[in-house]
Amino acid sequence: MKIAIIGATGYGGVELLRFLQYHPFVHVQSVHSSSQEGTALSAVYPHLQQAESSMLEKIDVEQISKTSDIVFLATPPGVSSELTPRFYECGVKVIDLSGDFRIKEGHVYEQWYKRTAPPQTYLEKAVYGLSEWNRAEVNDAKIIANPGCYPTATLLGLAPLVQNGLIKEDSIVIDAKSGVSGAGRHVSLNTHFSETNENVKIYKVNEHQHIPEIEQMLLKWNEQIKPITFSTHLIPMTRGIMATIYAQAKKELSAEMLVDLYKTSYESAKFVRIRERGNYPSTKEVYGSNYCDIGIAYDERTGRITVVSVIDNLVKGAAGQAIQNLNIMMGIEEDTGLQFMPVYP
Ligand SMILES: NC(=O)C1=CN([C@@H]2O[C@H](COP(=O)(O)OP(=O)(O)OC[C@H]3O[C@@H](n4cnc5c(N)ncnc54)[C@H](OP(=O)(O)O)[C@@H]3O)[C@@H](O)[C@H]2O)C=CC1
Ligand SMILES: CC(=O)N[C@@H](CCC(=O)OP(=O)(O)O)C(=O)O
Repeated sequence: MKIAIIGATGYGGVELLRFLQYHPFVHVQSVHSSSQEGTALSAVYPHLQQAESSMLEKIDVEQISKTSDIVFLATPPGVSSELTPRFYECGVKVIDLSGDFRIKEGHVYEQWYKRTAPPQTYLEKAVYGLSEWNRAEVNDAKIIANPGCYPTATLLGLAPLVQNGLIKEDSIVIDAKSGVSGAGRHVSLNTHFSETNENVKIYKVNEHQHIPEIEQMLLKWNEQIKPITFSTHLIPMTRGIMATIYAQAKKELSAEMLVDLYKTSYESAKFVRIRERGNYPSTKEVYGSNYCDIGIAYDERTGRITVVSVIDNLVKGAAGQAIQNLNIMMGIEEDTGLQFMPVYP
């Protein structure tokens, strides 16, 4: 399978390249840039001395369509809205890391992203690539909307509770924290070293663009679900997301029952690891890997459930899940090219 990467100079793009270099069934045909055409990728990332297809090329949809079967878009919001319909019409499949095709209703996208939505006909063709829960749709897809980093951690953490109707529908609160690479490689005041080091910042309070994405999937699983409270924090580390999720149980439960439920729900999921009772994951335990680790607690005093879900934002939250979706589309083992243990310490 020949693939092209657009946005290869960004963190998501370079992470795709790290995994795809050694993927047994994929050849990286070309890497593309909108601003550094003709530059060697190793000049942008000196750690990539031996990378395949190492010269950055311009983004020419017709040309890419002649040489690649699948294109990954690791570009900012708005770019895929324009490029994806053109690739689709040329018969090239798209795996989009941005948020452009995740929200099914254009007006909802426009409200939260504050930009024009892609054409509705193409939104309808896109499949939401939450690999563990949408395998059959991903398998047939021509456009994959790869989930956001926070939604991946949150939805994998909430799925068993919401699908089984175990929680009060208006009680979901998500307190999420991200490392700074979640904001991409481009420079900004908010991600500047002296703004983030020794600091914890809450941001986009009640306005985060991932709120409608999370609610859309929760409602697909259980149409009684009410709006969520979702808070995001920037913390001084490079990679990692921890989503700590709280919800009120509808009836008396126990931690044992919940751990058993999660283990059963994710029995066939190669990348979701459920902790034993009383054991909670930290971000370093998934660093550099495609795992999502989940710990669950039940407070008998309050009847509240706490779920702790961690991922590496650049792997399971972006490039890793994108490759997992590519594998599902190709009909090969889901973990091909992704069998890495986390980097520790
Ligand atoms: N970082 C993360 O943890 C996650 C990111 N995402 C999403 O993935 C996408 C990529 O994110 P990330 O890699 O972090 O971002 P970066 O800012 O690191 O990289 C984005 C790349 O897009 C390219 N680009 C910028 N403008 C344009 C344009 N007009 N046309 C084509 N290419 C353009 C740039 O490369 P060049 O100038 O060379 O063209 C840039 O290197 C984003 O939509 C992001 O929201 C999703 C999940 C997690
Ligand atoms: C730390 C940080 O800034 N993270 C980004 C997540 C980026 C992302 O995944 O956004 P998309 O939905 O556009 O893909 C944020 O909170 O907006």
